[in-house]
Amino acid sequence: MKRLDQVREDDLVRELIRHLPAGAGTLLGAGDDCAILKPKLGSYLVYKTDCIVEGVHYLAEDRPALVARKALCRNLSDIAAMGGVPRWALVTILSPPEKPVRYWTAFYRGLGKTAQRFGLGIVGGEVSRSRQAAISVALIGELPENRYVTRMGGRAGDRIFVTGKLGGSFASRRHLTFTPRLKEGQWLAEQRFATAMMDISDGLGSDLPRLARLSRCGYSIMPESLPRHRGCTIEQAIRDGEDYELLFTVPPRRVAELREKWPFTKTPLTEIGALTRSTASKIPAGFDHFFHCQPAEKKAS
Ligand SMILES: Nc1ncnc2c1ncn2[C@@H]1O[C@H](COP(=O)(O)OP(=O)(O)O)[C@@H](O)[C@H]1O
Ligand SMILES: Cc1ncc(C[n+]2csc(CCOP(=O)(O)OP(=O)(O)O)c2C)c(N)n1
Ligand SMILES: [Mg+2]
Repeated sequence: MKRLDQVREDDLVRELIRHLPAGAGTLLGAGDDCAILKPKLGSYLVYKTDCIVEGVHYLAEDRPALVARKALCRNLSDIAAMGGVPRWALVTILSPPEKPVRYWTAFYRGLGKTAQRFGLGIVGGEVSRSRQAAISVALIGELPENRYVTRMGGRAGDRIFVTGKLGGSFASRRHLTFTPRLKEGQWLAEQRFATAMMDISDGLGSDLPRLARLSRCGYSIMPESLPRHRGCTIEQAIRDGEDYELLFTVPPRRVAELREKWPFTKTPLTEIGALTRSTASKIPAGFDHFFHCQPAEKKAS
């Protein structure tokens, strides 16, 4: 089995980028100094980066195609949370030289497949040797003019909603297989139901206070109302994280209309509380990369 330290960088990159769709609007894709892209006339760009690190976001034994899928879908979930349409990505891989070449070819095959599925072009990237494997994705999306939703627009009295169900993402491996809520996010932005929106990556317990703070509000939730995956406690639904569901706020006078018009029959829509003037009781925090962190290697084994 060939390892990375038995192939030349150029040959590796050529082999990897073979699997990538260039995407619509790509004048020049992977292979030159830069990619050249042509956005739709008059659209705004949304731009996001996210990384995943072996032992922190996934395990060495996870299937490379699923790891690739997660690397892309995390960014897609952020684009969804703005109501954006994903267009182009750059992908950087860091790898120990001992990894089999086969690992990264399987990763790129998966990457190409996921990109294709979401209509995304992968237009370049970078490789480097490193002690720990990691993947970084930078993604550009487009917004139809003036239809986007930030974390900042919520007002006291707005009702808080989530899509889907929460909790148990790592244990169930949903953290590798979730579907980003792109259609839902675009619809909420286009119909102007959401006053504020974000995706839940660190857990409701960390992400709701972020949305409330940026909207200059407090929050109040009804813990029993939280939609939970089977077997999950309320605590898990709040703290586990990596749900990649949408968290958004809706003015009270539009709640009935939202319920009536919600076209995504397979995506549960649940009201979990409201924004308030100040927070009476805080919910427990979710994931944090640094605060009280354990060495990832320990957690993973
Ligand atoms: N190293 C950094 N340099 C600059 N901005 C950062 C950095 N890390 C995070 N941010 C910014 O802080 C905000 C919150 O980041 P994060 O919690 O990672 O968001 P998300 O959950 O959407 O990935 C984002 O706007 C992000 O761009
Ligand atoms: C090996 C492993 N350990 C722990 C987790 C759980 N986990 C890792 S990162 C994370 C939170 C989200 O990641 P982050 O990088 O903070 O995403 P962002 O908020 O930047 O989108 C969680 C719950 C995991 N997925 N894999
Ligand atoms: Mg981040």
